[in-house]
Amino acid sequence: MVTKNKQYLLYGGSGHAKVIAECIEANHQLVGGVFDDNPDSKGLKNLPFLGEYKIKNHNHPLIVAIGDNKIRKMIVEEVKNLFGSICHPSSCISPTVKIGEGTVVFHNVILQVDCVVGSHVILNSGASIDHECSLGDFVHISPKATLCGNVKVGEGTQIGAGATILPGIRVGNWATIGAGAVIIRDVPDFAIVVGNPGRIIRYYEPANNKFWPFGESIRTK
Ligand SMILES: CC(=O)SCCNC(=O)CCNC(=O)[C@H](O)C(C)(C)COP(=O)(O)OP(=O)(O)OC[C@H]1O[C@@H](n2cnc3c(N)ncnc32)[C@H](O)[C@@H]1OP(=O)(O)O
Repeated sequence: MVTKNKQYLLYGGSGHAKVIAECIEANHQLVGGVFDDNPDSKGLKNLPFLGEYKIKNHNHPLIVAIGDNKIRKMIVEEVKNLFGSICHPSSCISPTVKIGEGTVVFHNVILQVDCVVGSHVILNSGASIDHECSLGDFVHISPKATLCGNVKVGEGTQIGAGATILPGIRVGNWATIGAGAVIIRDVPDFAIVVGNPGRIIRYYEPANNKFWPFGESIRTK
């Protein structure tokens, strides 16, 4: 019997795309090609380079392989394609977990019981997401970050490498948690938080490319 491999397309030819390509291959599936709008890009070694993305109905699932949450969202909103998701076989995922389209789960990720993961999320190498966490669309959990039980992370938020979020914490939309931070209180939308215990250093609203300092109300912006 001939087994037909599923083919994926990637949008973006960066280091992040290389890891996704490895996840696809580790599942014994194929990367059919790599799109990249950057005119200087040559795509990824040993994979077919398809150049600039052309909007048409491609028959294979696409993964937007771009680490920046805002850019990934902009591209997803423009592209009319079936989206694929992929989990590296070394990841440990409870059968109760729900994972949205376009989401990638890298090497050694732990996803515990009853987690809900949105669409186009990145769960980077070695991230640990414990029971009943809920992650919005376009979230990025960076390498080795730890989410304790029942944590909620809003759309577009990045949790930095090695950060720890204590149980039951709510992190808002489009927030940034610095590498190594320890988050002991809820975090509002757009906040940039660093340190142990985590403190807000400023706010950044990516949709409007707007920064403002800690202490000024979001409502005055
Ligand atoms: C496979 C991969 O690579 S996935 C990618 C993973 N990436 C990450 O984890 C990166 C996470 N990003 C960070 O930690 C960044 O430092 C950010 C987003 C928190 C802050 O970045 P910026 O807004 O550029 O802040 P900036 O560098 O100007 O620093 C502002 C202040 O915060 C401090 N600071 C910045 N980052 C941190 C941090 N992680 N922990 C503690 N303090 C920090 C700086 O020392 C500085 O303090 P000062 O004002 O007293 O001098």
